[in-house]
Amino acid sequence: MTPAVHTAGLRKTYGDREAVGGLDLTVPAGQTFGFLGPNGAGKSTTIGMLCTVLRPTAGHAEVAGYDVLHQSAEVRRNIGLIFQESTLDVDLTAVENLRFQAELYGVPRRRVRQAIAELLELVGLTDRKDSPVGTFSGGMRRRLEIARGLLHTPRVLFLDEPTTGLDPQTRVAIWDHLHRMRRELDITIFLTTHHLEEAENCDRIAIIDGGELVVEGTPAELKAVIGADLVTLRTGGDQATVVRALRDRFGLEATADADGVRVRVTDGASFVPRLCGELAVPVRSVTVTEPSLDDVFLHYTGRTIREADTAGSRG
Ligand SMILES: Nc1ncnc2c1ncn2[C@@H]1O[C@H](COP(=O)(O)OP(=O)(O)OP(=O)(O)O)[C@@H](O)[C@H]1O
Repeated sequence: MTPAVHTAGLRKTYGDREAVGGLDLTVPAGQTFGFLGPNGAGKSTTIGMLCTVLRPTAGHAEVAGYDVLHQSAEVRRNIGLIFQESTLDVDLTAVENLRFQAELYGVPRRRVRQAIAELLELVGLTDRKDSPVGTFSGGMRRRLEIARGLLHTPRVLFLDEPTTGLDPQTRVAIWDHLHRMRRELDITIFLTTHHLEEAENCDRIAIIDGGELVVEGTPAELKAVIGADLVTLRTGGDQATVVRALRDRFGLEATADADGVRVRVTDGASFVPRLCGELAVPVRSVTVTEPSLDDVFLHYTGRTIREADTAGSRG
């Protein structure tokens, strides 16, 4: 089957700044694929090249089997694109926004009415279809944009940071719609995000940092590389004593800070009772956390995604 996206050595430089540095990526059709990376990692630049908005400096990219440089019209016909910033007309109603888009993309007239009705249903906006978009919440606008991006039945839908600026509850609602869309339509979703929880929703993830692909796989595969749970322990005794006990009795290197003593072990649940039995100090609380995508990011880049976001990936 033709992959939804295939790139080889895809590069984009701005002067001597390399925004994307030789990306080799294959995204199978029919998946939800997440491009995870901190601010400035090169996510939007990659989407821009795949959507034929930006011209690559070097390399090759195909979307839905079409070359982004030499078959850009075919690429555009086969993709939907939802930008970080809303491009809806707030003075028009939901239906009017969709009709305008249908016109723009030359959706056959006989299909428009039914397509609009189905998509409004899919994103749960049927009852607000005749309200001006200016009266919509952020989440409703995003849902309408998703419907609009699907109007010309694209094979690949690109979403640049689909839930940025939305509250956690609305984020969950948007994801419900994206999952439903993936189930009901024959489509690939390619999204960028710097939210780890969002990346967990994807079938596959590629981590990108400083314009380079760091690692790629399913969330479970990536987390399996860490292979150990994090045990955080608060005791009534001296932390240094606990760190020493972990080293002497279990051969484990622990760290201590204001949140407690932390140590990584392969099976946290069975380790905790043994640990508590060995410690001479009273244990106040123990938490066991399974590996997260943040741990994966830290493992490969040496910093958390939050630190990378704050520092700026490429300065
Ligand atoms: N038009 C431009 N001119 C110069 N540098 C640019 C331009 N567009 C992007 N860059 C630089 O390229 C790098 C990658 O930017 P890009 O917007 O692709 O990152 P991103 O991962 O999408 O980040 P964000 O989530 O903040 O949008 C950054 O260092 C950015 O400053």
